[in-house]
Amino acid sequence: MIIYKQFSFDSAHFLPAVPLGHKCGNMHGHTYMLIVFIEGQPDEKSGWIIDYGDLKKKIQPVIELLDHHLLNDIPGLENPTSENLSIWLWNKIKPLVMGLKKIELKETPSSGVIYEGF
Ligand SMILES: Nc1nc2c(c(=O)[nH]1)N=C([C@H](O)[C@H](O)COP(=O)(O)OP(=O)(O)OP(=O)(O)O)CN2
Ligand SMILES: [Zn+2]
Repeated sequence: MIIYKQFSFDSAHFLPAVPLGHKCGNMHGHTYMLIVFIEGQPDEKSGWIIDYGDLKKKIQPVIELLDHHLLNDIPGLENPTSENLSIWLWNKIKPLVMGLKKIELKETPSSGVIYEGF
């Protein structure tokens, strides 16, 4: 069984590796949506895999590192594409929660990435 919890954060970024004139070379902002998927079996007594509230408590500090920041300033996010940001998020979240299955990161309502680690 897989449960999930959704988070959002507002961040600015620019993409330093795009060709000259590409719109994403200019600084701009996104309201990112992150969905964290946890795989496990419900505990017999509690009936849940992990309390959604506990999941939030563990992951929200990672979100705070990104919210209302310029992503390019954050170590490891010098080129903050969705792809690189999803890897960065995975590496931060993985040690915090058991059973991390995948993450989905939406940069805009129409664009995003699904990452299952490696
Ligand atoms: N593979 C990737 N492509 C692009 C990334 C990325 O991280 N990975 N990022 C961008 C820009 O950050 C851009 O802000 C988002 O791109 P885009 O989806 O084109 O944004 P729009 O709002 O213009 O999308 P529409 O739905 O077409 O209006 C660019 N590419
Ligand atoms: Zn962007």
